[in-house]
Amino acid sequence: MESTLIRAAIVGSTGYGGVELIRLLQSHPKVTVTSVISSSAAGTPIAEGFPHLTEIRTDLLDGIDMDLIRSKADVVFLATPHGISMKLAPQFLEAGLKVIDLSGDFRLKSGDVYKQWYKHEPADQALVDRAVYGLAEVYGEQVATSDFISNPGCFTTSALLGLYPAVKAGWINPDSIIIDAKSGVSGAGRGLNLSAHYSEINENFKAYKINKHQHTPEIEQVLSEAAGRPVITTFTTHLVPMTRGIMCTMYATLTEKRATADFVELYRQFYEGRKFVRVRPDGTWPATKEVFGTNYCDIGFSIDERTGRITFISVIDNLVKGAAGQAIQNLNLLMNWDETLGLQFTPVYP
Ligand SMILES: NC(=O)C1=CN([C@@H]2O[C@H](COP(=O)(O)OP(=O)(O)OC[C@H]3O[C@@H](n4cnc5c(N)ncnc54)[C@H](OP(=O)(O)O)[C@@H]3O)[C@@H](O)[C@H]2O)C=CC1
Ligand SMILES: CC(=O)N[C@@H](CCC(=O)OP(=O)(O)O)C(=O)O
Repeated sequence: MESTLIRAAIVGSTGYGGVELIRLLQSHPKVTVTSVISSSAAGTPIAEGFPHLTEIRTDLLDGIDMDLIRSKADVVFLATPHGISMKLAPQFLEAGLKVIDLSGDFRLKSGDVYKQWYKHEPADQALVDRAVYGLAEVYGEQVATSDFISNPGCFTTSALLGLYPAVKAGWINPDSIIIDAKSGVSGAGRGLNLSAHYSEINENFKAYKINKHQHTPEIEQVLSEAAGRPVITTFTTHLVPMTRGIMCTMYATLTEKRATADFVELYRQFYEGRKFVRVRPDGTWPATKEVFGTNYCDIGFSIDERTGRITFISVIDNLVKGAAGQAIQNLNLLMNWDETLGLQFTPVYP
């Protein structure tokens, strides 16, 4: 029934995260998108810029008009860059709307750490404190009692879902962790930049932001909570010539001798009942195509008995589990709905 639908507005609808929210929410049984918002193309039909939405969405893009959005929506997704979300979120919260922010603005609890990694002033500390970090499989209970969610970064989601249970259980030495992360180009957003040019990325594979990536402190913040003490990690990101997908290949030293099958069991227990994390059996490892277009995070392991080290492989679709999908999962959790509503897709394969 129409009256039972929650009304959603999407700010940043013309970006990759925003367009993915539109795609996914189109088939959500309890949500209707009532406003697609653009700061640069208000008044034009969304299908004009995105012909794949022809005859799917006939809306004109709204501008950022607080009164209009307040009157049209119950929840707002901010698919906006960092620095912008911190200006918009307080206005929507004051108006009584639920806010789910996809940017990095509210993820780091320390303003000093934010400033060090993002190179500009942090958001208001009271708002940062109010935001719940929406790593859904770990902090789902806190999400369920909040009205303001800070959605995790894409690399962070993949890395943390792959590492958190082992760190929490004390099965790996957190100081030994090395995270080797690879992303498709859509992770950089729709804006034009040189490294995303076809001729720069095609048949190319390159590392970037080494020891400077803004997801480093985000990963460390959560691993420190899991370990019960400060943790620092080595985290290196790479750009891969594909559109979607993240793979984190991660290495750590075992705290005592264990078999790969023990990790499979530990992870299956930790994620029991959480449909979006799929733990691979001993001897198989996931590939990005196996989660393409879905909210799944697939995880596999291998222990090298010669070195006493374990390798973790964790894959996600950066635009779904790494952004829009997890944002909708968080909406489901905060509305106390089944977390899988509107997100039950089979991966696109091949
Ligand atoms: N791409 C990914 O895989 C992931 C992205 N994220 C985060 O999600 C957010 C959106 O990312 P993504 O969609 O990729 O980025 P894009 O660059 O593709 O889109 C961002 C959108 O924000 C809007 N915008 C830009 N400046 C302003 C402004 N001053 N006021 C209001 N809106 C503005 C623009 O839309 P318009 O001009 O129409 O207003 C733009 O389309 C970012 O914070 C990003 O870091 C998080 C996880 C993964
Ligand atoms: C391929 C690529 O460029 N990816 C982006 C991460 C996208 C993301 O999650 O960004 P936020 O943390 O800013 O929300 C990057 O490495 O900065």
